[in-house]
Amino acid sequence: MAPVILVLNSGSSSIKFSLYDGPAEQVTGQISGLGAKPHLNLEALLSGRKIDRALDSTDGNSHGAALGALLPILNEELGGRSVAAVGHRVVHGGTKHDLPVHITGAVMQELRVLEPLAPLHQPHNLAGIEAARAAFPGAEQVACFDTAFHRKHPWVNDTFALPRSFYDEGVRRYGFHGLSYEYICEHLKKHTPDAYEGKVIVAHLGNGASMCAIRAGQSIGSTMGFTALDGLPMGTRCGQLDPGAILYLMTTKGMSADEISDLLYKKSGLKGLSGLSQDMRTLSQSDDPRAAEAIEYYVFRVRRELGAMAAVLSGVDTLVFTGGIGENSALIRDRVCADQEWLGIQIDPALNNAGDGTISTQCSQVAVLVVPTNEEEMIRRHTEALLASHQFPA
Ligand SMILES: Nc1ncnc2c1ncn2[C@@H]1O[C@H](COP(=O)(O)OP(=O)(O)O)[C@@H](O)[C@H]1O
Ligand SMILES: CC(=O)OP(=O)(O)O
Ligand SMILES: [Mg+2]
Repeated sequence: MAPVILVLNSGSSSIKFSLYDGPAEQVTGQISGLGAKPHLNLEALLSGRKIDRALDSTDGNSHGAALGALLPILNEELGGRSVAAVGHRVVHGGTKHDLPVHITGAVMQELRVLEPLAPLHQPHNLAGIEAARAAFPGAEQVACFDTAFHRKHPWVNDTFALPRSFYDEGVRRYGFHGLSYEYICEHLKKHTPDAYEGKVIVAHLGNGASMCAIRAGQSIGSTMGFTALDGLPMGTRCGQLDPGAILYLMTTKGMSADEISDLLYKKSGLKGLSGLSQDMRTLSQSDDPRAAEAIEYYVFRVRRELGAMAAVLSGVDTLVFTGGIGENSALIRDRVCADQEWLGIQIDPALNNAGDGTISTQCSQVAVLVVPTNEEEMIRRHTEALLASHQFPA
């Protein structure tokens, strides 16, 4: 019998979940707006049950409380079947983890040490593991890392120009969104194997955002670094910043580490620049000039990194847009791809508006694609493979 696998993807403000019977997805959904306007969406494909409702402030005020409300609902959908394993997205795996692992007490301790390197994600990822362990005590718990996909990228993209001892102690450019990149690579391998073998740039533009230069499924370069703050501007995160600005905040403005962390992770990016919202939908619909400027900066940075990733690969054959913004915003795709004929990129406005599959013109040298990512499915595949390999203590 195929194993029943639950996947939890605890993000900065959301928990995405899927329950699988073998490869078949049975229940899927997400709790969004945690800490602000918590909302539960759930669709059970077999029973036909659908939930689309606001969560009260008790259930929606933390990731742990929201999971507490969700897990009994999932238990009802299980109808007495037991969960063989729970697969978790864990954003930071540090220097050690280049593959998914069975979560032991020792692994939990290692992952806790990494919490300061991913404050918007890692504590919630670990809270999800603890909640799942309590709800499904008989299930194996598996961690799948966002950093793992990048662990073999070249040393030049792995290091900062600091004294080497810092690299040795783990101050490195890890890169994130690896489960999303891996899913896109598997998609290309299956549907367009030539594209998979070629020079691929993936733009994962969601609430968090990064870009990755990939060759035959191997990460060559990425815009995120030691933490998920680096690279592109995001919903509330600043993206690339001169480290001198942080010294200024500390020395001249006397800001504490906590205050700086709060500023860079929660008050910057689209939200900070616009003073309005972190949500690209809201900004796209606004006629406030600050919204237009925030979008202009966002597009400028994506274009700049597109050039950088192309230089890393010495060219580009395929450009893939994914993530909430990459999949849904024809406006951002259009502005990123405008006047990029020098790179061989030309998109078709009608195909771009449809936003499904290929959006480049027939004469574009670069194939430009929109591919919806599926981190949950990638975690399911890893968890099932680990279960099948019996790499669990008896
Ligand atoms: N139609 C759309 N137009 C522009 N942006 C969109 C649209 N739909 C979703 N988004 C953006 O996608 C973001 C969420 O992306 P997602 O990849 O789900 O984020 P994450 O997984 O990082 O929480 C939202 O913040 C929103 O700005
Ligand atoms: C690593 C990261 O930024 O993840 P997310 O986009 O889910 O916030
Ligand atoms: Mg995400």
